[in-house]
Amino acid sequence: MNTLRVTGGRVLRPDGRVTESDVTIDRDAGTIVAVGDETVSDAEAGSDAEVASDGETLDASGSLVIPGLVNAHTHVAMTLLRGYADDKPLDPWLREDIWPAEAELTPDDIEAGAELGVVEMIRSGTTAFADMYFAMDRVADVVDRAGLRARLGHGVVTIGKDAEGARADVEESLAVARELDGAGDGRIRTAFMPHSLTTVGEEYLHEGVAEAREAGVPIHLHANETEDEVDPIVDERGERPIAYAQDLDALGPDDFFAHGVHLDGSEIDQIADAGTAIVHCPASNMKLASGMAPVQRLRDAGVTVALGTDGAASNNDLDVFDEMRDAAMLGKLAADDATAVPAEAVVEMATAGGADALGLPGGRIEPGAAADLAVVDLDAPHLTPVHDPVSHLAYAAHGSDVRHTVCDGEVLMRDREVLTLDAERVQERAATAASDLVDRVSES
Ligand SMILES: N[C@@H](CCSC[C@H]1O[C@@H](n2cnc3c(=O)[nH]cnc32)[C@H](O)[C@@H]1O)C(=O)O
Ligand SMILES: [Zn+2]
Repeated sequence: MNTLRVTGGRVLRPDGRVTESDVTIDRDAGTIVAVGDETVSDAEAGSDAEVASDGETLDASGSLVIPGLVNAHTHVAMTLLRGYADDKPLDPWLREDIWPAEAELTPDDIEAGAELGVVEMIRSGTTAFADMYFAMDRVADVVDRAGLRARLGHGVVTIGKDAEGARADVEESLAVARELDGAGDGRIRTAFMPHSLTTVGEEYLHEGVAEAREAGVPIHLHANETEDEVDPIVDERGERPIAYAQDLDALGPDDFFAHGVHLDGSEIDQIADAGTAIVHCPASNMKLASGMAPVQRLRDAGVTVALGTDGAASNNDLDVFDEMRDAAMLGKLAADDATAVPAEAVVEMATAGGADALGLPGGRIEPGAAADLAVVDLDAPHLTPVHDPVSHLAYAAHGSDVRHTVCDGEVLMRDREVLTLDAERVQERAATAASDLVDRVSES
């Protein structure tokens, strides 16, 4: 067996225990074959885990081995717009700043921004993400080269477009969902991604959702993000957005909605009954003053809750460690209860919750699971002493504490050096693309 061993560390197990164990990975299969003495049955492994000693090793001494983090909602190429427009609410921010800038983006820019974003993700221990954007063939190519997993989709907006333009956008999203599914040796999966229930017209939602169901791809959209997005639906239709989504057949067990900030009790029940996942984006919700999602109530109702950074223009980074801390803090404020959304809950949301929401492998370190993991260096002043490593993940660690990142059995970063992309070149290319973009926007 072509093995990779992660040795000498403490390992965060799916039940929340932390054990001193080595993790043995079958690199060809991209799976974990042993955690300490626990192994997959010989039948499943196909050979003996002892062969392991000849393979490559990653040192995890003084470190915590965790499942690779999952960023379940982002617009990765928006790294180019990091810090471009801040301190505004969602609607004017999109209309006055972001959409005019995005109108000038070329496929090369999107590739440059996506490269920058995936470097940032690998460096901060993220191994899987969901992306809604455009020029998705370029994003898929970057994901393939970077070695990550992703669920990708073309974001559809039909407001402000004529019928032909609107239909073409829906068709593009369906084409991306059909054609890119299974790319990157199966690490890339897809979804149909209407931007939201207010930015896509009803007839286009109907058509697109029906086609997505036919194609067997899930649906991802922004839902109940701001009150401005809920009110028009209630006014026009006399029903709340989640009921509208259900009427559209867009509320299924494989679907995952970003935000879910303004949800009433009946909507939480509908989401729980449907088995749809919610991707909580606390930093974006705070920055755009969208509101506080009812995360504890969603979890109490049995909803799968994941975490997302949203784009780097509303965050302003792609560090899921920050998202864990923000989710724990904001969840307590929202519930008016310091025991709400505890450390172990946000760690679960950033790992298994994310993988389950996206329907991707990973999120758990156990024999038989996908070999997606991050090794977090605990030997730092801000992480001393270690009373409880799970507390540190939620409240004290940063993405920059990650030493090694592994996805699908491949080492993507070793000793803080990204191996799959040339990080320096990526950073230079993105900085140039961003400044050229801003020049074009100011001339337009
Ligand atoms: N095909 C569409 C593009 C949609 S991609 C997804 C969109 O989501 C936007 N976006 C980023 N963050 C948020 C958010 O928090 N809420 C809603 N939209 C966002 C992003 O800027 C991008 O325009 C078009 O022709 O305009
Ligand atoms: Zn978004």
